[in-house]
Amino acid sequence: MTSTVVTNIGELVTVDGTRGDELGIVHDAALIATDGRIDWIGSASAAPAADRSVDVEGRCVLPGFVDSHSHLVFAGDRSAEFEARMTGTPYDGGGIALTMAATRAATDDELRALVGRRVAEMRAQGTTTVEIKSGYGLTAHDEARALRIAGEFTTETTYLGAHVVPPDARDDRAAYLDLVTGDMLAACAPHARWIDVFCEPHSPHAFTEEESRRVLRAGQDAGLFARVHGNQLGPGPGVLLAVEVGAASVDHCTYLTGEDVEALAGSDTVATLLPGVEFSTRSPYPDGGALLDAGVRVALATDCNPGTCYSSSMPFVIALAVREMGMTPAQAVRAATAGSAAALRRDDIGVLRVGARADLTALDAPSYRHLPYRPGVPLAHVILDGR
Ligand SMILES: N=CN[C@@H](CCC(=O)O)C(=O)O
Ligand SMILES: [Zn+2]
Repeated sequence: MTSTVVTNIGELVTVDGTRGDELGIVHDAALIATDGRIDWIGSASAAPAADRSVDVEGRCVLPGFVDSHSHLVFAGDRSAEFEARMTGTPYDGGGIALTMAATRAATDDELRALVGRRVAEMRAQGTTTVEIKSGYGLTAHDEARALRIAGEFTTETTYLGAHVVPPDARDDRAAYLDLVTGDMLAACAPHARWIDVFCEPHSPHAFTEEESRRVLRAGQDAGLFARVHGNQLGPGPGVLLAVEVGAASVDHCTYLTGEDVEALAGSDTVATLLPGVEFSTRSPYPDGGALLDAGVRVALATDCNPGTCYSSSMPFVIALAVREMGMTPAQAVRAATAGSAAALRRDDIGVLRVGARADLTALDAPSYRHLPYRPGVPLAHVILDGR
């Protein structure tokens, strides 16, 4: 058992609701962790001794960011698609087929190296937990392979065989759905915690409400927990379906109706906002502040993927949420930590309290406010990782 005291913390952002203000801030604080778990938090002057000491010299310390939505298992390049979008070509999901072909053609080692590089990139920006989806294999073999590789980096793995109907299956959509809910699911379920679907009537490549319900129910019957891509390209059934099946999260929520907001507010389903997608697809930003005012639980994540947002940066997402989505800096930090932990149904991460995992990120700054205040500046560094 090795204990570490992190001391001289100018501003400790615990995100622990029991500590009073919204972010549970403790000034001039110290924190002790033993074998990856927090066992003491208090004033620096009262900190007991520990085996090892880390002096953060007055910096702000907060929970490691939780990135609850990413698609890191992919090969190939779609920067030309991004360039075309910036001059007016709209996003419709069609480019996923290009990534699928490159991903199928990559070796296991190539994919592993690509995922490793992207996870390291996230970590270098303060992220300590990441969810990773399949969805660019779209055969039983390639989806299971993606999940096995994702599982080398995280326990939060998501089966997304229902990302799009692949080009080689478009003449028999029903057969592809049978595969996704049958043999592909059987091959993937042992390697996944979650099932997801791209429920999107505005894309000819994605899935209808009925198809999505079938996919999610089949996953739940196989022991997986549900999450949904919904309401990305226009108003649609994704949010209400997510609430209906008890999904942990519905992600994107770019286009919401009053009925969607009401249903979310009365549910345990978290609305995960992905402002990097609005940025990279030139789409309107949803109003995160209004969702919070309505009583909706809100998370923030990157959606790091080659099509709609090739950014791995949670600080960038926080800055966008504040600049473009009506969220205060405190709301954005909470949504990127405890909020995204809730989107993964986790209470041991995204918060600094005794018993929680000792995942700590320090900022080269005195306050969390500097995250949106200094966009693009590499302030965040992981200083402890409870795993
Ligand atoms: N919309 C569906 N899936 C991804 C994009 C995938 C891609 O275009 O490669 C998303 O979350 O935005
Ligand atoms: Zn996504």
